[in-house]
Amino acid sequence: MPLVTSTEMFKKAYNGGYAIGAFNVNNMEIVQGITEAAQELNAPVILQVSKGARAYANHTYLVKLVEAAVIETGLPIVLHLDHGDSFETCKSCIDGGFTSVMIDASSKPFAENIEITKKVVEYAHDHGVVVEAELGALAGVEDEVNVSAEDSHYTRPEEVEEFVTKTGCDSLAIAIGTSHGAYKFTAAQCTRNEKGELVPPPLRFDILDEVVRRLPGFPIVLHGSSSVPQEYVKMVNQYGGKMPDAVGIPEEQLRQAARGAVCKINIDSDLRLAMTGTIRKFFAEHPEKFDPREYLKPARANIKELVKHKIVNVLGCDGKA
Ligand SMILES: O=C(CO)COP(=O)(O)O
Ligand SMILES: O=C[C@H](O)COP(=O)(O)O
Ligand SMILES: [Zn+2]
Ligand SMILES: [Zn+2]
Repeated sequence: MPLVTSTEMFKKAYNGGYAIGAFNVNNMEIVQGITEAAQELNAPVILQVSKGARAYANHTYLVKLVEAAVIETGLPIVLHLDHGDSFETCKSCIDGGFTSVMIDASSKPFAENIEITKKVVEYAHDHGVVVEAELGALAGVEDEVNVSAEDSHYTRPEEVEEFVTKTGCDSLAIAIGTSHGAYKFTAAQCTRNEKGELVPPPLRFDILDEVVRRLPGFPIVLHGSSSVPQEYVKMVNQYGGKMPDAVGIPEEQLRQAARGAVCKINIDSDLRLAMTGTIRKFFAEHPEKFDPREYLKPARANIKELVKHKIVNVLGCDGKA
């Protein structure tokens, strides 16, 4: 099976009450960890590449790694541009073998967001590629866009019909309280549970419900959906790292979103944490070792375990490939 678009995946996910995981890839071990997990659980998967990933690993290397995963796993895999910042970046990925692109003009005024998204959609659709767009800004660091907590705003449901109709986009990322990175909330925004762990404010399901009422059947995307597993935060901190008060989105809330209209859930930070925690531990326990294969192997294995956990417990897409 060649690379696919997300059209059929989203239709089945919407009707089946589950979501597809969209995992960021930057090197071979990450691609392998994710896709081996998906293969074992027969799950459809989206591999996404950011502008930063293309700058780090090179477009061709990433495309070829993902194509290798398609051959090795036989799974339906979407190759998606994450947070495309311009028509030119999107065009370069469309021309270069991606099956899906995101144009993120969410920081621009509404009319300008429509204009640039529409231009990307026209080019993409002419080339058999699908487009994710975004309305509302997430707090935290996005590619090239720094959205401060004060500036961040939830998606305004009253804008979504006009936006989708005028742009022709295939899916829509919305802001309902998720954000990028490992520090999604300040301690001041959270409460604490009996174990003393930070508990973030709940996602705004009321906004999601209103979006769905206005766009019945339309696939919704959640960015910034890492849960920041405390197991790995502790591992990082125990072995020389410093990540105080890192906190993410509780998995039950993501599962709830996946049961409804949310068809794509973006996860990157959790993979980074699993990889970094594992390698830090390895280095601390084996200071004499210096063969990269020896520390990348357990890192890859833990990415695989993490992705399997997400597929079963958060996304619910096991057996759906
Ligand atoms: O949204 C993301 C990529 O687009 C990743 O979000 P996290 O930082 O929560 O993993
Ligand atoms: O949304 C951001 C993703 O986590 C990608 O991050 P990056 O731009 O550092 O590759
Ligand atoms: Zn954005
Ligand atoms: Zn994102």
